[in-house]
Amino acid sequence: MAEIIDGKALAKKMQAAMAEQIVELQVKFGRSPGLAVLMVGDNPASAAYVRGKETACKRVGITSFGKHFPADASQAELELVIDELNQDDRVDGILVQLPLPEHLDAIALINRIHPDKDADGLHPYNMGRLMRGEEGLQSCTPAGVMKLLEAANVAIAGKTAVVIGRSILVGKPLAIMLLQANATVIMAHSRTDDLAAITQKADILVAAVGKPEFISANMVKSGAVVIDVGINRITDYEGNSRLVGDVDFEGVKAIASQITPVPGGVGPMTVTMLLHNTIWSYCRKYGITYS
Ligand SMILES: Nc1nc2c(c(=O)[nH]1)N[C@@H](CN(C=O)c1ccc(C(=O)N[C@@H](CCC(=O)O)C(=O)O)cc1)CN2
Repeated sequence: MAEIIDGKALAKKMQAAMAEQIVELQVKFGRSPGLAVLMVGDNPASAAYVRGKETACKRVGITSFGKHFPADASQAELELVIDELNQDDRVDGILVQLPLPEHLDAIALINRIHPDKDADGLHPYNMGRLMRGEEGLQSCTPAGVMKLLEAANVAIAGKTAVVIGRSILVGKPLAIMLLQANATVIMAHSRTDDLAAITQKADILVAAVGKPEFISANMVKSGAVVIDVGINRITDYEGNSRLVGDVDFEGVKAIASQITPVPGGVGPMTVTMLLHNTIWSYCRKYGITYS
């Protein structure tokens, strides 16, 4: 039976340490780190994540400069706000909550954020640095996965890691991070032939597919470490709704060595790494290293 990798507990521990560090930074530099989250429209899941980010900021002492726009906000309006936030010395991190309404160009907005304030680590400059193995702001969910693997003492070097999903938010940056930790990385996706044959090779299996309980026990090697990045809300035949990951947790738990739950696994670490990135940018501004 697999050991549970508890993301909620790790997030709590890391955020407690951040709160203490921010008290010291505030005394030293006379201000707290600041994060601006731009949210467009009323997608209920996005609104909940944004609230979660603001609550976490408050908990650790980061000032929120959140901005909420109507669903019909224009590209030009958002670009103007990003330009202002880029110039605002109180703001160390900026992010655009995804997904955006169809009429908006998310990539253009991300590219507009100053790379030093790119709290999501999605700007091409920071992605390029990651690709080259240079330090910089890193995408929050993959960075959170790496922290979880480290905290769970998972050996990565020399192991076969299979990442299912190729988004810029998770799959691509995570594959690079695992490669830098000396894993042999295989990237699989919706067009991969015989996916089960690939996933069965994984010592470390990361599911970021966006399909509820898609990874079944017969797709997993015995003793594998399984990281579930999926967050899917499903409604059963009685009309009760619940959150599940991309992995059939009960089935896979029986054969994996370690596994992350949903909720309480990767999700809380996404928010924690966002706080980390904001403090990282703040410290960099004052010439100090934050790791
Ligand atoms: N600009 C971004 N947009 C999105 C990102 C992102 O990293 N940057 N990731 C996701 C959403 N997300 C953060 O924005 C996020 C998702 C899930 C969680 C989380 O803590 N989930 C909990 C369960 C929450 C619940 O009950 O609904 C868990 O897994 O335990 C945090 C953040 C897409 N958009």
